[in-house]
Parts: sequence; structure tokens; C-alpha cells
Amino acid sequence: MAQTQIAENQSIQLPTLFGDFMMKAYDPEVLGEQPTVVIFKGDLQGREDVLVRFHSECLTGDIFGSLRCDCWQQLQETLKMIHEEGSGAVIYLRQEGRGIDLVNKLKTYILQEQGYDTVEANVALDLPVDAREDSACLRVLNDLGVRSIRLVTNNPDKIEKARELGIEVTDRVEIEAGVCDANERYLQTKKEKMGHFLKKNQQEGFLI
Ligand SMILES: Nc1nc2c(ncn2[C@@H]2O[C@H](COP(=O)(O)OP(=O)(O)OP(=O)(O)O)[C@@H](O)[C@H]2O)c(=O)[nH]1
Ligand SMILES: [Zn+2]
Repeated sequence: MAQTQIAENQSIQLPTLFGDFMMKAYDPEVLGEQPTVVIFKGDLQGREDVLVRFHSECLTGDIFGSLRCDCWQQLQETLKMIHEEGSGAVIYLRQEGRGIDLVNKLKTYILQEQGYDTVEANVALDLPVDAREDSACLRVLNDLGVRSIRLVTNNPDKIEKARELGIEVTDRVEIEAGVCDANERYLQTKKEKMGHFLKKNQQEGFLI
């Protein structure tokens, strides 16, 4: 007979293309929002310097493999890194379009097709350039018992926001993946206008 008593917030096993992981979903704190998800490996209770990525939802990239951005490649690369290291976590935040939502992101894509860059397109539509709020990360890290993290990101703002939340970030792990024709301008804009630590480009190997 199956055990029907399910402990609150229990993790499930998630075998993936990248190895065996565990997964948990958290009820949203705000009604109507999507649950934050964590996919992780290893017993992280009390651990320091855990490899962690805060990954912002990107339906076009994460689900359909869009090459307009680098999200899908970053997600895959991080899961591979965690698997190789034997422990770590990806906190999947429901912040589609850097928090402006999918419909608005697609509107910005229409402007980008007319020549606007990713920042200009948001501004032209009177949308914030970055509307993300990361407090869910603290909730997840506390739940897993993680003491400090090595954050997988190229975004300096993410590190600063994490520290403001009280998360101890001991190091940054760079994650450059999947530069191609379709996302080169997007990456260049992240580097020039948002200060991302990005080096590579597809021809010369490095962004200028
Ligand atoms: N508004 C907007 N959002 C986008 C666009 N392209 C991708 N995104 C969203 O951007 C988010 C990912 O953020 P990025 O700026 O690519 O990277 P980051 O997460 O800040 O930094 P990394 O940790 O280095 O990946 C996802 O939520 C995507 O849906 C775009 O052209 N406009
Ligand atoms: Zn994306």
C-alpha cells in the first residue's frame, strides 16, 4: 500500500539528460504567482561555497531553445557543472523577460526586429529594464540549509542584489555559452549597457 502521508515541501527525484537531480517547488508567497523551483544535487545542509545559479525563466529559450538569448545554454551548462561537481543548485525564478512577463517580452522583440536593442526596446515601451526581485532565492537557500554560495552568473547586479538580501556570495563562476549570430547583439548589449562580464564572441572569440 502506498504511503499517502506526504511531508510538507518534500523533494522528488529528477533523473535528467544531465544526470540525477532532486527537485522541489515552493508555493508562491503572492497569490497568482508561479511557484519557485529548485533543482539540486547533494546534501546541501550546512554547506559552504555551494555552486548555485539563480536562473530567470525564459520560455522562448528554456523550452523552445531560442537562440535570441543564451538562457538555454546557460541552464544546460550549469546542470552539467553541478553534475560534474556532485553538488549544487539551480533556483528557477519565475521572472520571465527579466520580470516584465512573456507578452511584454515578445512586444520588445518586435521593436528589436526594428533595430532597438534589448534595453532601448523596454524603455520605448515604458517598461523597466530589469524588474526582477530575488527574495525567493533566500527562502530556497535557507530551506536547503545552504550557508554560502559560488554564484554562476555574468551579471554583477545579481551578485550585489544577492548580498543585499543577506546571501553570502563567496565567489562568482562565469558562464559563457552559446554565442551565435542570433544572440550576438543581445550579449553585446548586456556587456555594454548592463555591465555583464562577457568576453566571448563567435568570430574573434572575445567581445570587444
Ligand atoms: N525584457 C527582455 N528580457 C529578455 C530578453 N531576452 C531575454 N530576456 C529575459 O532575460 C532573463 C535572463 O536575463 P539575462 O539578462 O539574459 O541574464 P541574467 O540572468 O541577468 O545574467 P546571467 O546570470 O549572467 O545569465 C530571462 O528572464 C529572459 O526571459 C529581451 O530581449 N528583453
Ligand atoms: Zn532567454
